[in-house]
Amino acid sequence: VGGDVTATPESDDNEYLCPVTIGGQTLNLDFDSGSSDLWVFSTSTPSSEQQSHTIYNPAKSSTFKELNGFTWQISYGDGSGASGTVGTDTVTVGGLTVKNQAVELATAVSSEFVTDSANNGLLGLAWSNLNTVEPTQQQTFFANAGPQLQQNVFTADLRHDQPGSYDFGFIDTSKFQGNLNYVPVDNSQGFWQFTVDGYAVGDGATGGNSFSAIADTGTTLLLLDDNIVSDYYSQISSAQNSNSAGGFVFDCTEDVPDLTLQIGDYAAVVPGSLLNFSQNGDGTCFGGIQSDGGQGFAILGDVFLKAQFTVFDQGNVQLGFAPK
Ligand SMILES: NCc1ccc(-c2ccco2)nc1
Repeated sequence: VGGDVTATPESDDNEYLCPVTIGGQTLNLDFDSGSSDLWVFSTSTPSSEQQSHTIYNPAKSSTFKELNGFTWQISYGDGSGASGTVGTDTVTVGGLTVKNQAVELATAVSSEFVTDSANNGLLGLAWSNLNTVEPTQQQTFFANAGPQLQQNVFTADLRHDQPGSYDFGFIDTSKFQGNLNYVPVDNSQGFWQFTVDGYAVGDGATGGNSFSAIADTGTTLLLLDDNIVSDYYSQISSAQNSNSAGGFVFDCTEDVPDLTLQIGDYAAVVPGSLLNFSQNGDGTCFGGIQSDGGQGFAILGDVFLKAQFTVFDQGNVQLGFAPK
């Protein structure tokens, strides 16, 4: 048994939304391999915050069960957050069904979510030890689905300005070139965390120290150590760190170099075309590489994941990468 679901990019590839059916009601959710809560806009969300969102109404689901007294509260690296109550329901993603899945109903959401009307909640795909439900931590959709999957994996094929896909339970070899390159994962912090062994800017030599990184489908950009960020932008003559833009920008006419991350024997190339992320509207462009804020590990978000086919292997606690 498996599932295949389309991942549709919002404008500027800011996030990728996938249809999820909960108790017979379909909402577009943001699949996030950097967190472990499945939460939705619902009839419990204040009407002033519901705005034009699609909401889940548990009263209309014949399979919803309240988990009485259970609560959740989450805050994300971008400063957004949400909180609320919890129940269970039947959740289907791309034909794959999990019964009695914990579904977290938002009773409060931060302004970033209120104004992002396409995003009706998140489906967490990190490890269940990051789930925020109290008093009893809940399992993710992927953890619950594991036993029914032919292969205990999900894969991500995110694309620039076009629909991609997530597959659960199988690896579609038509979606990548060559062989998959696997790297061990340390899931002790709940992330898909692994070691990057070095980097190269453009066609320069691979160097630098090894560093820890997480594969995070719920982060838009490629967030790296400040030293690597400075080294990269030293190769773009007009690059500057702009407070008003919120990070490194450069003239849109510039030729933007590739970045290669050495992961074991695999050289993961992120093409310059993906590193010229978006236009600021004043002739400058915003870089796809930005600072990780010194939090001690790099965040390989959608900018990186668009350039790779990625296997999140729950059974063997490893990640697999291949070019597309
Ligand atoms: N990395 C988790 C995550 C995902 C989405 C969002 C978000 C905020 C507003 C719209 O979306 N925030 C954090």
